[in-house]
Amino acid sequence: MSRHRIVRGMDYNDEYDGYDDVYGHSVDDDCVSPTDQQWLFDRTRGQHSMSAFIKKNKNIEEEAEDGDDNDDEDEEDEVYQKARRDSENFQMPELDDTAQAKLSSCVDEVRSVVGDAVSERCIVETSMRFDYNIQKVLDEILNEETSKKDKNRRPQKLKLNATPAAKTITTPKPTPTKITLSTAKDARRGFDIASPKAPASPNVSGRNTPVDGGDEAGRSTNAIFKVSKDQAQRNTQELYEQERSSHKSHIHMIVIGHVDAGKSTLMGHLLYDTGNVSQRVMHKHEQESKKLGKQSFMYAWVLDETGEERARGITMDVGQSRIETKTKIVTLLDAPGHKDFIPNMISGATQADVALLVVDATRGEFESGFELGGQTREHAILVRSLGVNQLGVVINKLDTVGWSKERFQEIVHKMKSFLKQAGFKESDVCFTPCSGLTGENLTKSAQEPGLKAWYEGPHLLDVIEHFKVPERAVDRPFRMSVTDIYKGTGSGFCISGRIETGALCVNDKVLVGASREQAQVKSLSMDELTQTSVFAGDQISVTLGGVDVNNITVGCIICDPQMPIPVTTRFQCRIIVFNVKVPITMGYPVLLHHQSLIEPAVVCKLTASIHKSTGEVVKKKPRCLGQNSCALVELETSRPICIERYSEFKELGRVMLRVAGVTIAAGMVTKIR
Ligand SMILES: Nc1nc2c(ncn2[C@@H]2O[C@H](COP(=O)(O)OP(=O)(O)OP(=O)(O)O)[C@@H](O)[C@H]2O)c(=O)[nH]1
Repeated sequence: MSRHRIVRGMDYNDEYDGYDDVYGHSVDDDCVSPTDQQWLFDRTRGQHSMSAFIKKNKNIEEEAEDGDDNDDEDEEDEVYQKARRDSENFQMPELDDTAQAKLSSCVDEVRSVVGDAVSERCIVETSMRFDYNIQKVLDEILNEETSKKDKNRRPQKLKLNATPAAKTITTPKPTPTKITLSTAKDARRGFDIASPKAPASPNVSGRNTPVDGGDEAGRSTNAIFKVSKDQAQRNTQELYEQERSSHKSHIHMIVIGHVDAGKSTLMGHLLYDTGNVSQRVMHKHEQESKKLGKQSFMYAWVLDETGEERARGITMDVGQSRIETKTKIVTLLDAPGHKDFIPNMISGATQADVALLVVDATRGEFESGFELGGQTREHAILVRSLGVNQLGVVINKLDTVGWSKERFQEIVHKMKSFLKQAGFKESDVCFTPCSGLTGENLTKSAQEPGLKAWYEGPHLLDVIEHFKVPERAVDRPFRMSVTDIYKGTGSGFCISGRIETGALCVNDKVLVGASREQAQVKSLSMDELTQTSVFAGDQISVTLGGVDVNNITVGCIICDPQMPIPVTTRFQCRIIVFNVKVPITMGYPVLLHHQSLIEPAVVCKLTASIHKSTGEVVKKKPRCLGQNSCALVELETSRPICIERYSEFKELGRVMLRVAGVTIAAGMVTKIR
């Protein structure tokens, strides 16, 4: 089985330099785990109160008033205030239960896209007007917002036109540059940030670098990147249908869960039962594991390939393999369960469309994975925050509890309410009883009398077969996050990763990372087969030419030169804070996880605390953020990075914040500075 490459070469000492003594702790260390109350929809629950903390910590300095708070910010404040006033005076309409449920779900979906700038009243009224059709409601609200902005801008434009002198001004406009942190005011943040207008990266070779970096969000470049006529005029949707309509659809499935839940055994056995591992290889694993006294791991060895993994009996890196069902090709990503390897698990999860959450039914084991600070909850929350919304829960090792229906139901009951609060829709979650070791209910319906007596549902392969294939954003501009870089066989070098949006063809031009150097696609391959074009959702390898290999790093984004991804060092996020021992204050250093990028960053501004369910601004410029709170914050990275707004590219607008091995927050990018 092939091994996932993402993190092969990752040096944890480098990644967590300075955190050596604490690295390895996860969300739940010291028994503080993400509780079911986190970030989850509950209108009855109020905003986490900060007053108690602030009372006790009076010496925390008020965030310095930004002397340079510009008009934009005042405008923003006004919008917040207006939205808040509007929301405060607003009475929810009285509706029957069904309509109330539709309304709540529509308001939540819309709020997750538009953030807090739109009042509750406006969202509720529009939702009712458009019969809770989320797409239509969003269109209406976003169009309204855009036209409001246009109206506000228009008078200025007219003024300029009306003043002849304005036309005669010939002095070139100074290019607005990003705030550099080396100013006296910001010196405390401790690093210099290059302006994206200036060369974006010290590594730019200059060979293919544009002269001008584009507008303030980097949305378009003024520099002329010549792309071929074919690339410029390609109808990617048409091409996709031409090339893929006769193919089986392809999904990536990550297998997650607490350490030792039986993930690798389950996947190894599934691969064997589906004929993807030969009898000869299985026999070899059996003999070798027996010699080491680890025969119970023989199926796990199919995916746990390294000596260290086999000796320690744990998965450390994401193992990768694939199976074919009647209608699908499924890439399996076997994630490590141990908390020390959560960065690997996150990296794998960024590529997943769907997830299998494996829990151990053994008495005491389920409890330690779920209730006593284990990784079951953390993994579920992480994959949901990374955009996975279909989940198969495998209640594994049911052989250890005599195939007990009561135990199965007890676990289903506990998991159901947690997963609902974690943001999974009930209709997108299913529960399957299994034994990865005995192979029960994996590819055939229940045979074991103890299970057959009460279970008639689908087996695991059926569950996988029935996962919906997410819609692929093939008609969007091309974006791909680099997960590995290696020397190819011919000229140039290879990168691999998953295409998030758009399509790519041989000979296309692409822009590379924050340096925006131009490169050319020499060849493409997928599953070791050469391709001429590849599409969103594909896990591919690309041979690039015409670019310096030093300008490409794991985590950088390759994009379409005609619609490049914004490059920035500062952006605003709407975050949900999980468990933090020390409240987040201005200047709080974090490790930013964005796709496969891990980058040091600083929380440089606490813009507002917001209400978790309504999105209303609760307090502007709070002094700190405690656990279970929700807020708008600004983050600043030490180097320019490529990032998108969540409302424009969901796939590239999500971030995760970690500190010393602990996931402290998940967020969605709302503004790019
Ligand atoms: N009785 C029983 N034991 C199982 C079952 N599945 C796995 N095991 C045992 O559980 C232990 C751990 O299995 P793994 O497959 O390595 O667990 P894992 O979840 O992949 O572990 P990590 O990847 O390290 O988190 C091994 O000893 C397996 O033999 C099962 O269905 N029944």
